[in-house]
Amino acid sequence: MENKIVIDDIRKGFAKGGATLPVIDGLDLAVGDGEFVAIVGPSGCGKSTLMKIISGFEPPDTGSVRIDGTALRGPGPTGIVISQHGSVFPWLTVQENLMFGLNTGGAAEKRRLADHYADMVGLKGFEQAYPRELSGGMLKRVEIARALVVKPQILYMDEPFSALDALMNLHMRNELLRILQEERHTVVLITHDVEEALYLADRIMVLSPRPARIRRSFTVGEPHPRKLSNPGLQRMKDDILAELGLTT
Ligand SMILES: Nc1ncnc2c1ncn2[C@@H]1O[C@H](COP(=O)(O)OP(=O)(O)OP(=O)(O)O)[C@@H](O)[C@H]1O
Repeated sequence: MENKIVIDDIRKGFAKGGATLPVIDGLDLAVGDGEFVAIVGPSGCGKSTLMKIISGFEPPDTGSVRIDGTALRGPGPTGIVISQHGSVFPWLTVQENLMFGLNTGGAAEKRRLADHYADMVGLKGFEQAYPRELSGGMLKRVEIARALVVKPQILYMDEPFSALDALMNLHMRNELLRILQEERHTVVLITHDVEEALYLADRIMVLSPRPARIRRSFTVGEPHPRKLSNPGLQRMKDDILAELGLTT
């Protein structure tokens, strides 16, 4: 597998009260093309900062991020961020939200693409609805469709489902896997939910407390659909929790 993302020895600190708060301390990571990598770590360890750096929204102090071998200099068209906060425009319909990021093609082609992706995430019939008419789970699907419609090569997901209730969270995991089967993207997922990582990812990176470094990497060999009750996954969960200092 070719490397899609290569992170080389990045460091990042923030000024705090005349000193520097070190947040990322020499972190290396390579993500293969089409690979799904989850990053878990203790609260406040620097996960979101890492995501901002990988997606080009924040520069590292030192070190580099390369996408397909080219140094990342800012957010580019190759990757799209899906965050817990959401970025759906409330004044646009579902269809208009999906058409918003499309810069090429005529209006009819944009509508066709928007409706195709609305259908793919299970929103057929809601193309003309406004966000206020949708449930939290449906909004999250609009979010995902809005990211997919521009055909990004990389999906950066920062706690994408954490604002949803537990049932919808489980449902969206399956939706995401289904979509990824149809359109293979490289995915970097940040989550505090170890089970979510075990259910979805090919590889799980466990970060240390701040300043973040990679503490350990786990390869999840299980094929999809996975059962979290699987003894191998249970053992891996225990090992990950132990790395996070949480023993059960
Ligand atoms: N722009 C900023 N300016 C100053 N400090 C910042 C900035 N962004 C993050 N920090 C600090 O960096 C540290 C790591 O924050 P970050 O949001 O990356 O952690 P996190 O692991 O995503 O946290 P959580 O799990 O709670 O979401 C925190 O101490 C935070 O206060």
